[in-house]
Amino acid sequence: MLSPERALQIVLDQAYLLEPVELRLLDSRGMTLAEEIVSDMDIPPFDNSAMDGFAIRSPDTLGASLHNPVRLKVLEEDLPAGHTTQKSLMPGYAFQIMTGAPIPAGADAVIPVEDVEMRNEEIWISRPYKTHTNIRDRGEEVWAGEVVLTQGKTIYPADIGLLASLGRSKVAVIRKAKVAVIATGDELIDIEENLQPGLIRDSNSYSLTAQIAEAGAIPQRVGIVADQRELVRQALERSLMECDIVLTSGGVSVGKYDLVKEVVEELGAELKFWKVSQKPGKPLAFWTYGQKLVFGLPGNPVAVMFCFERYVRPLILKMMGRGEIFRPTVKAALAHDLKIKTERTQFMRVIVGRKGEVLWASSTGAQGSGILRSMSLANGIATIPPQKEIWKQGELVEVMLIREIEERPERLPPA
Ligand SMILES: Nc1nc2c(c(=O)[nH]1)N[C@H]1C(S)=C(S)[C@@H](COP(=O)(O)OP(=O)(O)OC[C@H]3O[C@@H](n4cnc5c(N)ncnc54)[C@H](O)[C@@H]3O)O[C@H]1N2
Ligand code: MOO
Repeated sequence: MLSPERALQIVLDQAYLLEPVELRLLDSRGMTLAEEIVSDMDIPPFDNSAMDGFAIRSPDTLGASLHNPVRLKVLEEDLPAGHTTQKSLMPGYAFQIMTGAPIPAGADAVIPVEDVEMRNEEIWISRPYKTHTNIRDRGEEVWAGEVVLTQGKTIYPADIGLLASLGRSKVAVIRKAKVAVIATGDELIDIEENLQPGLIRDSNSYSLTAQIAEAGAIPQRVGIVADQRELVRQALERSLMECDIVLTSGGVSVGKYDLVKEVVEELGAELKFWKVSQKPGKPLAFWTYGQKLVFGLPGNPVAVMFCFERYVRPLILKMMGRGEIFRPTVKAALAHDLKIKTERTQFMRVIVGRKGEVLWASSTGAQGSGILRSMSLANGIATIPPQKEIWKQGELVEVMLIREIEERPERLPPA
């Protein structure tokens, strides 16, 4: 059976970069920049004051001391931010100036208001100031002609701010992937319907929709489709037309009503693999249909979410041009002994916490592929390779972090 590593490679080999679109600045957050941003101006655009205080000529303060303060006459006109003056500063005078206001001609330093004594229309200065004190230079942040953001960068809030200061109301980004979610199964009802004997609520299309949105893509929740060939085919055909990636949940195992495989292949999709040597998620299937990509996710609620994390999420991020497509991983010590079946790689839901210098990983409890709580409690998924059956407390395992590390030791199960 295919190893999880090989399966991931096959999936990622099918990734292609989605096209760029032009979006309004605020809509670009979290997306990949599809152009190089070159500044057409200096930032700041003019020399300005870093403090509320007095713009002065530094040579005027030479020799100033507590016992022999220099006295400068404060001009009547003051300089708030947003205001420019035609006057230039003459020796012996000072302009009152606010943070961000342009430095007037003649001035070369700003003394903060709290460092001078005000007496009538004068300021008394009790020490010398060097030229350039408290002045922010034109272009000290960005020069005209400089590359400010490189193509391929993920756009974070600071980048949005930079783009705004450059006057960019629109920006070219790689568009978001559209991902359809089809939940198959005769046993499924939607949240608000009444439970009847033998039925369960569809949770997979909800958890998957949330995972797609969390990855920054656009979910299209088709909803529940009964185990009937024609209905499954219609839902697939429509989703393949409208979306880049189609996820089905359920119906990919070997049950009598597991139709998904057959129907996808009848449509003409090419099977890339079926079955991966992993628990959860063994019957995972992956097809290509032209440029469209289709995953048959196994219906068990943990299997569905795990397969998304491990295979679909990196694919989506790669197609959206993201540089970092994988979750961070850490090495953590097992907080307890472990006995596994060795035929498949086990992906164990864990809580990773820091105790002193050491990261510990503790199982979130019963690990059945249908036990969604084991996922809800987890901040990580540990890879337990199938080489051996018995694992001892303290042995190191690799953990993919899906949430922050637990830093409150009292929240951790006892080791
Ligand atoms: N004879 C065998 N039986 C099974 C095998 C096997 O190798 N031989 N594999 C098992 C494994 S492992 C898994 S995983 C499941 C996956 O099967 P399917 O993808 O066909 O999924 P279903 O049978 O449709 O459902 C499995 C399970 O999950 C529940 N489910 C399905 N959809 C939803 C949903 N939208 N929301 C919540 N829960 C859902 C469903 O009721 C079943 O309990 O097959 C094993 N069987
Ligand atoms: O692969 Mo299944 O998810 O073991 O239950």
